Amino acid sequence: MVGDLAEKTSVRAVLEIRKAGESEIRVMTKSSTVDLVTKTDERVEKIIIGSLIKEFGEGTHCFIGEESVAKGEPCILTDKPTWIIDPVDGTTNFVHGFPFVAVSIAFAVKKQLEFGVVYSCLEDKMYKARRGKGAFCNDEPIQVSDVKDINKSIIISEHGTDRSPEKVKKIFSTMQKILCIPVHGLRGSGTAATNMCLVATGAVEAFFEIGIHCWDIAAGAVIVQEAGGILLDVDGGPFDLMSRRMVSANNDVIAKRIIKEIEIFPAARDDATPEKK
Ligand SMILES: O=P(O)(O)O[C@H]1[C@H](O)[C@@H](O)[C@H](O)[C@H](O)[C@@H]1O
Ligand SMILES: [Mg+2]
Repeated sequence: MVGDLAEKTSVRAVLEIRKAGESEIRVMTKSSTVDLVTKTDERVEKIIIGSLIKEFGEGTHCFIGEESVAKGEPCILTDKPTWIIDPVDGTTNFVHGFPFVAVSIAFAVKKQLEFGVVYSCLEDKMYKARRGKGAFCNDEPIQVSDVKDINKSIIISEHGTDRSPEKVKKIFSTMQKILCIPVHGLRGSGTAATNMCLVATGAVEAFFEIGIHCWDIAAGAVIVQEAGGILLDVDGGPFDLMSRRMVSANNDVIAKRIIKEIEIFPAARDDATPEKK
């Protein structure tokens, strides 16, 4: 029921994004001049939350949505049934017409992710997974790759929207070290949700990033795990959805090899009190 609804809602969101992409896009900024947002991000989030509230009634479920949080709503994951939403993951891509843009909707109960749907709008691929029930792309089962040799892997990372020189230096130093292991290649689609689905389908072996938010990765987290992959913190500890750091990989051999090279830099937790952000 929850899954069907998430799927139905994601289809509505995708139609809206595709339609908006045909006319002129007015671009605004959030935390920095490269952290872009559009009216479509805001409208699509309202559509998603509105249709879920219509179904479940006001006050029964909680919502963590990228654009609501940007406008000051709390970003705290409690035990209550909670929807975690990125209406347009890959806003920069959307603005530029770079063809990877996804809607990401996840559902958690008691802080446990139960269901995730990532709809890659322009590729027309709907990825979905329910805890314990496998992962699918357009209803076909998907599975991570079985590569264990890092020298035969493709790794994805992103550089995010925080361009302070010391962070960018660490990001590129990490990428340089991984590239020179050597791996077959380094990639990045510009959307964390899509990157995680690429891990889930076996197109790449891993995706890691520091600075992502819970709404970028919540749905992808269910999809990667249900496709047989793993999630870890960038220091090798357990994955923490609110920590803004994550390694998703096909297996722990690949994950741990990458973790050896990651230069960690601080990123304020999603659920940090405002004065700590
Ligand atoms: O802000 P949106 O929803 O487009 O998402 C983000 C991406 O998902 C990141 O991987 C990516 O690194 C960027 O931070 C990007 O902002
Ligand atoms: Mg996002």
